[in-house]
Amino acid sequence: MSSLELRGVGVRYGRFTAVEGVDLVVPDGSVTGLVGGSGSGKSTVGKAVVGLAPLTAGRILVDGADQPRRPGRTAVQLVFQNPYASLDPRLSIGAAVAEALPKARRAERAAEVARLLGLVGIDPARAVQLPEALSGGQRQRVALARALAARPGVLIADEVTSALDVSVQGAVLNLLRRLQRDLGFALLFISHDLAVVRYLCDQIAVLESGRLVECGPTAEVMARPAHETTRTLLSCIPALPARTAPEAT
Ligand SMILES: Nc1ncnc2c1ncn2[C@@H]1O[C@H](COP(=O)(O)OP(=O)(O)OP(=O)(O)O)[C@@H](O)[C@H]1O
Repeated sequence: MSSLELRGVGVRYGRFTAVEGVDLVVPDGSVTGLVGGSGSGKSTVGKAVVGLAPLTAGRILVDGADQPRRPGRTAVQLVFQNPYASLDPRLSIGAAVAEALPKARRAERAAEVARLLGLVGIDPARAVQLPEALSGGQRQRVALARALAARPGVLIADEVTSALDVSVQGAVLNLLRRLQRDLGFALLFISHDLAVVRYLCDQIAVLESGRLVECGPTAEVMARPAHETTRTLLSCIPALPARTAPEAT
């Protein structure tokens, strides 16, 4: 599929520098966890990649080519934290997914919508329903289906389970992991939760005050964290569980 590369990425909001000098590669078909404390710039990095935050320095490349600087149907798709906000309440879930399909596929729209809903574990017969008829976890599945409609080579998942009930978080994470493995997209998984990142990611990158302070293979970073910020984040995991799935429902 695709690789994502950030070279010297910087984002400023007016005079405030939110992100500075970030170099990061998410290799083809792999999962990178981007972690850091609140306000460290995680979401800003994700938004900069899809053109929703101003790239004031550096380059963003997908498969070695510069990304177009406008949001939309690009090779990179972003799924946000809050499925309540990311779906239009007036649009049926089928229409929401159809809207995200590339133009060339419009003729087969209904079949493709049904396929995508099935892929994320939503009964295609529910395509006519409004988001309000769905639970938070189901809405997040629809948001995923919408992102996958564009057949992205790279997916950015920004705290995709944080707004969900704990009881469904594991199921959504398992779904994301299965989709990543089956479809092979590169995944930048943004989270403040190292326990979850450990379960899902091949590589971990740690942000602090907009700068990348550590990056390496998950097992290495977990076993021998080199930076104080990483150690602090690790200390927030109550008791490090074995590398097993968070509880799935
Ligand atoms: N549109 C904006 N205008 C001005 N400052 C912003 C804007 N968006 C984010 N910031 C600031 O940039 C910094 C990084 O924010 P960001 O949301 O990227 O952090 P984060 O690591 O994702 O935090 P959290 O985990 O709390 O979501 C913060 O200080 C935030 O206040």
